[in-house]
Amino acid sequence: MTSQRPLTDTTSAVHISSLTKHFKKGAVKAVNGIDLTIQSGEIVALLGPNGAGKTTTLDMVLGLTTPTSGNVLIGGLQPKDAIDKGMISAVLQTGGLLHDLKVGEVIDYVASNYRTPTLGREALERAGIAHLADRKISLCSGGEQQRVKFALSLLPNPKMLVLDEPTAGMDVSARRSFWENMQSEAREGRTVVFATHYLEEAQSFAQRVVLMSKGQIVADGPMSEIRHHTNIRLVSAHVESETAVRDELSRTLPDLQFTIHGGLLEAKTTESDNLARHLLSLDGVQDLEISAPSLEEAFVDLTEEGMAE
Ligand SMILES: Nc1ncnc2c1ncn2[C@@H]1O[C@H](COP(=O)(O)OP(=O)(O)OP(=O)(O)O)[C@@H](O)[C@H]1O
Repeated sequence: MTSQRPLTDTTSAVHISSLTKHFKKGAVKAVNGIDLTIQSGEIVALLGPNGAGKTTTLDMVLGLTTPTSGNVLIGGLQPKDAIDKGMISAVLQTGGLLHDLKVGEVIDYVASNYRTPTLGREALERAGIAHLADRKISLCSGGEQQRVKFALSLLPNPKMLVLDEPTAGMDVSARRSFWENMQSEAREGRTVVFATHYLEEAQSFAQRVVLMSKGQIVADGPMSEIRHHTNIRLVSAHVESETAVRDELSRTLPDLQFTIHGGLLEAKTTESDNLARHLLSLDGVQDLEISAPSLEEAFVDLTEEGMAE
């Protein structure tokens, strides 16, 4: 691929400061005071449950929504100016395609609007949909249409790609091949910021994960730290003799954090198999259960343990 512009230029960083977006006269605090700096070339996943504020944040990064307060700068520029210069482009959840046209026609039409376009057909190849060039958009599946949007987003040769749940509607293999294409783009030095609910997607692709919950950033760190927290399991069991089990666990597993109330033992551990084996070897331990915490519970752990900056 020939790049029309050096992709390693440091001006592609995102700077977000004290950013808020409130709706309904402040009743809905969709984004509630976030600070975030993304350096050029980083691959960052914005992870969080429904309603966490991911889309609203990305909308402000893209200049689609005006902040209630605070600032977003893209390479030192206001988002709209950065978009005008082709520095940033997006694959969004919403936004229609022209359904009566063929994929190749849409790409060629949009490509003709750029002064220094990456060739439209090359964008189709990079998005893995060269074979769909002659198919009408209306006949493409949801996942294929997402790829058309991805191809369109490559046309200005942006330094930064913003993707809002780009693999929504794709099956597992389409999802995997989508991320392989995206990885090639990242290797070119592009900054990639994507929102997802899927922990696995963040784990396999992002170097850095920003966890959002209720309009705030609750944790921000490398994937390895997040992975540790998602390995935590909740172990519970009914115990006949609270004192005997408490003494035994304190002696044999001194680092284990657990509670026993009303005959119910609850513990959080990354060594759940080991703990389960141990508990089942004791007298009067029944109904043992091991469960993985939900993403929300993992968030709470992360916040409580002060991983957030
Ligand atoms: N235009 C709007 N008017 C009122 N409330 C809104 C508006 N846009 C978003 N919200 C609310 O703001 C909150 C954050 O929404 P947002 O779409 O940013 O979350 P999200 O993390 O992207 O969620 P999802 O993963 O479901 O897409 C939600 O409670 C949502 O209902």
